[in-house]
Amino acid sequence: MKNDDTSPSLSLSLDRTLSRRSEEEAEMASATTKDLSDIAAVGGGVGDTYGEDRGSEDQLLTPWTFSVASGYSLLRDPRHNKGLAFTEKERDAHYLRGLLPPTISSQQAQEKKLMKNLREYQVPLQKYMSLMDLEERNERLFYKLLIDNVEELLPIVYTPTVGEACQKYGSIFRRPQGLFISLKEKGKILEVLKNWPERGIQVIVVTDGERILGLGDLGCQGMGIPVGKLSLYTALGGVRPSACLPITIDVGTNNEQLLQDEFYIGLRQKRATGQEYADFLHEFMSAVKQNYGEKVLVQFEDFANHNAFELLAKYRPTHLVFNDDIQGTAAVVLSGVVAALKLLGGTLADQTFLFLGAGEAGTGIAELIALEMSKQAKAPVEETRKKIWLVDSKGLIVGSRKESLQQFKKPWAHEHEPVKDLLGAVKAIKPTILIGSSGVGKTFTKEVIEALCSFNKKPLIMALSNPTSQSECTAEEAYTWSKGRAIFASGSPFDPVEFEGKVFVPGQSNNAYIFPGFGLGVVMCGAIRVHDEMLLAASEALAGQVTQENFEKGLIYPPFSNIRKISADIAAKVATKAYDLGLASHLPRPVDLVKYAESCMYSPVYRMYR
Ligand SMILES: O=C([O-])CC(=O)C(=O)O
Ligand SMILES: [Mg+2]
Repeated sequence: MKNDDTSPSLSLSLDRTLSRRSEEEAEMASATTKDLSDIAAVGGGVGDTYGEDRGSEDQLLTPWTFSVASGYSLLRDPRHNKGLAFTEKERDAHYLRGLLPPTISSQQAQEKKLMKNLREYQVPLQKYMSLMDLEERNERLFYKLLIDNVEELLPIVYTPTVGEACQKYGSIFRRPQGLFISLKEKGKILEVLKNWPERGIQVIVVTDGERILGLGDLGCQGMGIPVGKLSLYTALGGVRPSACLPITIDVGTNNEQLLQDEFYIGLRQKRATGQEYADFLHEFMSAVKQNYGEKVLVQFEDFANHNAFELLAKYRPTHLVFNDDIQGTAAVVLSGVVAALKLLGGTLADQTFLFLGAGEAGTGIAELIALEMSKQAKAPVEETRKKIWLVDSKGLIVGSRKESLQQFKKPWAHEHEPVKDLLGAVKAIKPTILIGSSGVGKTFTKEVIEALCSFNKKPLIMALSNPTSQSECTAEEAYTWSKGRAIFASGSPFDPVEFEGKVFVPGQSNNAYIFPGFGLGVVMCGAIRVHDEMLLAASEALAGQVTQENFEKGLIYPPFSNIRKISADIAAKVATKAYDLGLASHLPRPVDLVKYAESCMYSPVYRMYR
């Protein structure tokens, strides 16, 4: 997440009648609905793989054929390969004799061997590459490892190592993953989608690489992010790997270093912007709907702020879309704050919030907290917003700056004298909760944390920027400088810290807690639109999973080791909301949605072949 002073407004609203954007949004929605009427109701040709509909007569066809894999090609097919775990009978029936050494191994033994090998690598990027190779060889084994060793492997396939992988993606590139849609494919995006070998796509994660984590513009090399996010969709949320499609839209990059890099894999040109960008994205969104219909979830990931807000506002009336950085992050942070009240004491409305960073994540989280506060305290949202203060690159957002502020920052411009920096703002506002969403590392200094502790017995500090290098402070700094008093959570993972003989376990406030379960919930009930109440349901479900034992250890999030159970619960609550709102198309409504979610979840266990 990153602060960007140039982003337009979009807030998350629980209740549109409460939302500051309701009028603006209604205007925008009606304007865009007209513009989008061509894709609001697509006709023939949707999901028409074999070109059988009248509507696809004029379209170019990819002539897919299907066959049963056996022998050498079975061993080279990652979805079906079991390596040494093929049984004698399977080796006979599938022409594998001689293609494998005589030993027969179990999946457990394979897992044990691979984990041992993996632990021998000292460099996280080597572990990452080794895991990507495994996925290319044997998909089930890859997911078995990930599911059984989630806490150990999450920092490898996901934040922070995935950030480094993106920075070096050109150099470590072996086989392409997902779909690359560049400006060269302009006018042909529907055909490109048809080249993807899987039919039943349920979730697309798409980036244009402009704001990869807090690392900035990585262009086409941002592909590591959709790939990593979708690995989590499967491992943590149980969405089938075959139903997941990572996509990178390449409209160029403004990263000079990459443009000069001999191993760069993307278009060597400056980013397309304005109308050209909007038209290209519109072609993409139209092609997605034409090819996959109404019920494919499109997750926008790591777009720059201005595009992120605009794309979400533009396509939420016509598509099943979700922005992880705005909505996923807001849901996970709200959940952590609600859980932390047990440790802090008091209600949400008793807290005072100070944010460093007023971009996608900052304003998204702030709005969701204000709405939840307004719901709980039965106070108007205009009042509850006054408990929340934001600092941007120019200092505290205050009334006297209002004229020069972008629209989306205006609701946070409360009356106060100007304050030019974070330390000054901490001293002036006296927050109980300090949240970093600036994308700039090392900004929660010793002075800032000591000032925070001078008027709080137990402050809550959330350093959300990713990866680790961009974190506002480390866990060790938070505990040491607060003399063990802070409750700390961060976007990137930190190891437990020992301070004065006591061990402190930091929480990971990362949208990875929310999007896998949220996505499962959406696809399993056949939702056709995302409503903010579904996000609230996900947030509440997560907060409800923090146990007394977790609280006793100072944790405000449950451990990731329970994530599949947590995801099933989130999925059930999200689906419940979708059914209640009349947005779910999977009928009849299952009686027990948790059991239903569990039965829908991907299992990496090897299947027997006849
Ligand atoms: O990917 C992550 O770890 C969280 C996230 O969405 C971001 O920082 O953009
Ligand atoms: Mg992101």
